[in-house]
Amino acid sequence: MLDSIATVSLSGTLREKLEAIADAGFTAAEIFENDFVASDLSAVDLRLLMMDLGLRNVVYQPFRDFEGLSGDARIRAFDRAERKFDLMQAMGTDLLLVCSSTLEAASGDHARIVADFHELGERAATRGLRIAYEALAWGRYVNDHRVVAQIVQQVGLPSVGMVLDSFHSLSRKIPVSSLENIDPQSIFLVQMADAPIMDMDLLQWSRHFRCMPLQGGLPVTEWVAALMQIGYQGPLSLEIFNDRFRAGLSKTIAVDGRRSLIALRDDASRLLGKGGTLPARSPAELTFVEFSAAQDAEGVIAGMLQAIGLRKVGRHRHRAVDLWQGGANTHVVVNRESHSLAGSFGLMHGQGICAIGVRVPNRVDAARRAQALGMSIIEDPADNLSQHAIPAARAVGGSLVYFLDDEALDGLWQREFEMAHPDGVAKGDLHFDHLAAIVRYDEFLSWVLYWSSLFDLHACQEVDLIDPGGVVQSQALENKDGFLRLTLNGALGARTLASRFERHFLGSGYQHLALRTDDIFACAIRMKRAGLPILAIARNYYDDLQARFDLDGAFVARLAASNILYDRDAGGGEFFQIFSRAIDRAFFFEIVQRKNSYNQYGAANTQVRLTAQRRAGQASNIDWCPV
Ligand SMILES: O=C(O)c1ccc(O)c(O)c1
Ligand SMILES: [Mg+2]
Repeated sequence: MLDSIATVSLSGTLREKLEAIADAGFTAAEIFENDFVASDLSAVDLRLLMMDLGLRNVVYQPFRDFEGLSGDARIRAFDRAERKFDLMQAMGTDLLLVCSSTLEAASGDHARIVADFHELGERAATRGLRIAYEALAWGRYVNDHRVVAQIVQQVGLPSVGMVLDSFHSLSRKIPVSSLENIDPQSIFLVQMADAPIMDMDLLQWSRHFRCMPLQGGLPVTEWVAALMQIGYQGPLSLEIFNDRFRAGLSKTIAVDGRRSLIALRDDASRLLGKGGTLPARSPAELTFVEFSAAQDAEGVIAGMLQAIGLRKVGRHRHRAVDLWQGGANTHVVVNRESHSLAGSFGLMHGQGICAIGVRVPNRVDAARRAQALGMSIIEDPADNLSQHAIPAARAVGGSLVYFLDDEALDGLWQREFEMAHPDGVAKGDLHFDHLAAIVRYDEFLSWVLYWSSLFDLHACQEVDLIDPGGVVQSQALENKDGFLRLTLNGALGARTLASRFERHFLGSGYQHLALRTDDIFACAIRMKRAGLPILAIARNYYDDLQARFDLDGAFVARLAASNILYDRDAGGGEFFQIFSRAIDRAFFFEIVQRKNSYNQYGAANTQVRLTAQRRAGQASNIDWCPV
């Protein structure tokens, strides 16, 4: 299957779009008519440009409102088609996409539609051209690929086939099994698009919310598997109408497109039991986070870690790097070296998380998958803490994800650090719960794709968070054991806490780290004693909480006394959260406790938390000297 993408999916001029498409490794493209009409490239220029870029022009599209007309209108439709045939021959494509008519004035009579395509197919064939008929989900009479398949069969010409577009079929919930009955020779083109599950007008949904496979909720993997099963071997072409993609960087979107197709084909092949073409997605566990702290002369990060209850357990043998532990598998590296990746990261962004370490079954396979998906890999970063080569991939905001397997982890800390405890295991009840990243709004889907193509993560339902300065889109990605949980947050407005973070941090990055305890009340007392600056929560919240969940007054008073936020799910799962104040108005900690399998993130509390952070930010920066 050729990897292709429609020019309508990207921003830029036609030339910019095609250059980005070729750079990302596509071997084919669809030329969307509006892009050509607005371009100063002639059809012949376009042909030469695509030849130079090594791109096959798989289709010129769309040709609208063709079928079911009569009289003059029918004659004009054929004349119009002949003009497009001239153009196609000059630009070097043999395929015209005809999408189903939306005209009320046209007829839906199948015999007439068959006759129209028969005549169009014969005219195209005299020039060596072909016609592919596509059912728009909102087509006036024809809006189902099963009907298109029948019409194409009745036309019975080798020059007339069909376009299958995953969005049009899956948005209408047409069963994937309907592909089983289609002759693969009659499928001239397959267009791929996913979309978030929404209950809205089909045309609006399609024109604004289509997204790439792995970014939405339609069964696109099953769809591609079914096509593989019937032996379809033609182009797989992304056709994504999306407002954010049109505003995004064409280079990024094109790279994402390739990533999405590569992962999709691999997933589909696995679904068929044929094994993958890449190493499988790794189950992943967060094993360490690394702070860039070269600018942290006062030791605020260390002070906060200490107050939360982590212990400094090691000092690097040769570098200004400390190892902290909150529990057996909760390692935090505080890197104070200025001549290091962490140091450069800190110069650019200020203090914050510059790398994370993820435990995978095989670090080489994990890096090979990342590389095959077009991610930037550093084989052995200079800051590497180990004697073994530990590969890392470039991630959010230029931070790194280290891939560690048991071989790389074996004795890692003891070897590199002078440990306070020779066995290296500190007592403690703090575990990594989740990492929250702020990402630019127009890169939000890009990061969803990054994580979900790399690791075995499940994307939860997206939620809108209300910040006093605007709405923040938030998506959690997690694996089933909860060993790696990430939330991605993208703000549309410029006055949210998330956008303030972007300004202070200079771009996307991790905004907070949530640590999990088994006893939030004890932890709260410990943190208070240690003087950790805690985010103050308004009294109204606790009154509402009591009424909402019918809670015991004494219990609510305990929550209020420690500024603990509370949530409960339908199954009786409970969630507790405390937030620290922010360092440099950017990074902060969250301490959580989960009871009875609560597996969300307290979205119901977010407006209260964000408003409290807004108040805190207006009052002052934290004025706190670590103990
Ligand atoms: O939205 C449209 O009009 C449109 C046009 C051409 C296509 O292939 C398509 O899927 C949608
Ligand atoms: Mg289409």
